[in-house]
Amino acid sequence: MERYKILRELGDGSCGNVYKARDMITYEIVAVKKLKRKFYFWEEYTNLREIKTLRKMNHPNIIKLKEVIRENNELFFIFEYMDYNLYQLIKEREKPFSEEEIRCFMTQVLQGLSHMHKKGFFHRDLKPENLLVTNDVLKIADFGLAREVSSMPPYTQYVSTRWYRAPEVLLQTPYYTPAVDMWAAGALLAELFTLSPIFPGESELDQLYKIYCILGTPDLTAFPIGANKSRLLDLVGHEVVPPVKLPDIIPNASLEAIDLIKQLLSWDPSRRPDADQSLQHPFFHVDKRVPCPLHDPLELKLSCKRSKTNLELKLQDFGPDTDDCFLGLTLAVKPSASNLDVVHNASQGMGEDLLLCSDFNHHPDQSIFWTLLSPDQSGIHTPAETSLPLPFSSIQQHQQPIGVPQSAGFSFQPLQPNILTSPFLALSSPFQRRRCL
Ligand SMILES: Nc1ncnc2c1ncn2[C@@H]1O[C@H](COP(=O)(O)OP(=O)(O)OP(=O)(O)O)[C@@H](O)[C@H]1O
Repeated sequence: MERYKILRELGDGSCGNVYKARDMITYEIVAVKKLKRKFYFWEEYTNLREIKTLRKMNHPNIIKLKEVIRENNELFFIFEYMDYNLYQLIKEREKPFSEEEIRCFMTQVLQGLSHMHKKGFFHRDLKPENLLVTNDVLKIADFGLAREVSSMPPYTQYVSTRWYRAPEVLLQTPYYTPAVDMWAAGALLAELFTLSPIFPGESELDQLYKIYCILGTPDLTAFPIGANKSRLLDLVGHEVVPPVKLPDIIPNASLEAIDLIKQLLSWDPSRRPDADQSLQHPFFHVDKRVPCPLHDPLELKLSCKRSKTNLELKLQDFGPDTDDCFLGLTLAVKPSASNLDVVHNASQGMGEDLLLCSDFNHHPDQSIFWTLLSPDQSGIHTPAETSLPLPFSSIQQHQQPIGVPQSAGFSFQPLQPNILTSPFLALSSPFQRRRCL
């Protein structure tokens, strides 16, 4: 261990103390976890869950175990170092995270979970303290309780920190599944909005009660695990309690976020989406949404097929005035798309949709958010002769009312009053205002 110079303690967990240290050979900063118990035999630690699990994991959202050292019957794990855990970030936070930040955290949690579950493991102790963050990167850590999916139940009851514990674990079912991690992800998603735990139970029973107060009486026919559980029946009795309205307790969450939280926090584990399904949820696909009423999706598809809209981007000519640089782009749409519903799939392989709102010229003030593919992504190329920088990046967010999807975007405004009478749509953005020097 003389290779590692301990700098300071980072955490004192139930299994070990974690230290920040410097690798004196590479000068890299690492985290050293010194396990509290002693290890006298080789097999004792090769069988450790944390080692068995992490050895099989190789994913950017799962903490990397670099080395295991046994010295004087003591065991040290050498991990890549991360600056914070999510609990610290939540605790120190003075204003709520933006939905974009939450999306960024949750995407990584779910990608890590997806990898782990596919590799045949579930974590069982997902909580903010075990999610480590450096800059924008999040990694799942602490696999001390991880379990192989294929391992044989019954599983131990005392699993996972209470606040993030799934009802089937609280109900002491021996047959829980990776869906326990999805429950924890739902509790985490809610907490990222409110900055406090959604179910802060003070005992196991109180934990179940707190869940019951928010989710209401479970439908026992749809929740067979709970049906024969006297613990739950004792708690819920015969009175049917309706669920609270989640937007009332998570007012800063969009409708999409609320829906995902609801799904993840299903009493019935089989109704929770898995990590991949969660990543497909509209909460993670803001760019594809348009905050104005659209027609039936089927109709959209059909209208898309009917009129093959041709979309091209042109750069306008600019005068000598610096303000002429303000407006960068004009969308030219063929008259066949007079009733603009959908411009689908500017680039087939991209999987991106460009959605335009019909009748937008009847609502000239309405902001329409949409994705603008960069020219090389979309296959749409700017004329080679232009020297105007295309300000695709650094687009500010409008302040969004709750429930309205956020998206990096542009607002539609008529470039010239008459331009809308021609089949041209002007795409402008005050964010694009640049000085031409
Ligand atoms: N790789 C790392 N980089 C930076 N800090 C870390 C790292 N690993 C762990 N920590 C810090 O140490 C704390 C405890 O680590 P860990 O959860 O692995 O230990 P534990 O003994 O298993 O804890 P628990 O009581 O939660 O089971 C974490 O919450 C985190 O703050």
